[in-house]
Amino acid sequence: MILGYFGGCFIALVTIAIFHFIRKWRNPTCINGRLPPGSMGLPLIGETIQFLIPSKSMDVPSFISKRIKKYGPVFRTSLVGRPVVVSSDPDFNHYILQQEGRLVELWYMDSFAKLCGQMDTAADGSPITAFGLIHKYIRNLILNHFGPEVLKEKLLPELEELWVQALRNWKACDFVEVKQSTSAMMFDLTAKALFGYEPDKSGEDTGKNLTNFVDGVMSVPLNVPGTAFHRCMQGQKKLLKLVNDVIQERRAHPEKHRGDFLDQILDDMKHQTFLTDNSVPFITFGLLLGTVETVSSTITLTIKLLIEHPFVVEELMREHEEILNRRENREARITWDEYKSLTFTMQVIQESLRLGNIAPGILRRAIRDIEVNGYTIPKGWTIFAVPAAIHLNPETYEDPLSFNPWRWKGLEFSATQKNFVPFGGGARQCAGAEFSKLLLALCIHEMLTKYR
Ligand code: HEM
Repeated sequence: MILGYFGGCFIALVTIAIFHFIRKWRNPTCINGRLPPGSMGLPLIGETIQFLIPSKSMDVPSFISKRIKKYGPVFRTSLVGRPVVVSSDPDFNHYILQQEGRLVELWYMDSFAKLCGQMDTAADGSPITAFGLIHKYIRNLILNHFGPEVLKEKLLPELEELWVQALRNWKACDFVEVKQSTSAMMFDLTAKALFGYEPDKSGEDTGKNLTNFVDGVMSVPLNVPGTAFHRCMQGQKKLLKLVNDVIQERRAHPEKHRGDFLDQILDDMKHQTFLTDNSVPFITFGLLLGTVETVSSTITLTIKLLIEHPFVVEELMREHEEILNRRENREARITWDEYKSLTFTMQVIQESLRLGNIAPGILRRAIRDIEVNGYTIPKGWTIFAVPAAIHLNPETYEDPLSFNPWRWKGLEFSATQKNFVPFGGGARQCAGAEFSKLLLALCIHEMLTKYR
């Protein structure tokens, strides 16, 4: 009888606690103001499932567009167990990207950060995160090896040669193949530029390992053979081993100093404590990831758009033909001045970047309470700035889903800064932006001048 009484009380208490938890979850409070409107979804998983439903269209994902319609450009939600404010407000996003270290810090979801080694520790035991020293170091390293000066003085002919070879081996017949071939090409190209990787030496498709990794990152984290997550982990393991092997080989033969990206890291390991045997393969891997998937997706989309818009190809052909006509030797390699004169090609690239929205979101964590449109984003919340909502806003871009490179005619980058953010902005603006644009322009140049 007494047991039954206590059992009943216990069940009642648990039920009250659960209801209390659900009520608190659905109605989070903000001490210093009002939270942006929105819904926190189900307890713990929030609105993650709706968010992850893939979209086959180039339009703003329906998860975002439906909520913008309902709540306005800034709304709250909960994703992978974190409270998040999603913003499609260009002014607010621009402001946030300028506030690195003051109001916000870089933060990618914990699971992704772990997969990329962001949570590693330095030799002295301090955490290596992308927030501190390592950020400045990698940024400078990339600019030293892939920045505008190096592109102009050294990389232009090398990259063109890589495209010549890559396109020769290209047997694409549909867009899945185009994507796979461009990923493989980009992998070989970037891995060669970063650490002198020679594709012939390895019997396996290393680019595929990277694709497996990317495909599995957002999957259910179930490490069981046959699942996307398992393939993702296997891909990551193989790539880390590949980089590790190159590091060991370089250490065994210091006389073969090439002066490339990896050689510089190996030199810097002597005095930078955050560069360890553990962190260096992750850094190299992270760069491969950031480079290969972004550029190959943009190239695939560009080719698709060009096939669908033959009149754009005609205009491009005129521009590239003019360059060949001005040369004494039509077969000569493209020069820096010729590249810089490709105005219509650049418009095509800008338009592809606008429609491609390769970065689905730019993530930051509020390190202070932040005011926006009369609401408050509490300290600790994640901010998810959505480039697609900015790039496809009909108030900024007329007929936003149409591929119209002419819309960029005569527009200075500074005039469109807030409304064109494929490479992010502020202190963390993509360090590979110039490199990517050059790669795209060279791909277009090679295809238009050597192929039909
Ligand atoms: C079409 C190609 C690319 C796109 C669309 C792209 C996009 C982006 C975006 C949106 C960011 C900002 C992320 C943030 O603020 O959280 C970023 C950062 C970065 N990207 Fe790219 N990227 C591309 C290619 C590349 C390439 C080829 C490289 C390397 C050569 C590269 C290296 C970096 C680095 C190092 C950062 C971090 C910069 C920092 O934190 O200071 N990216 N990229």
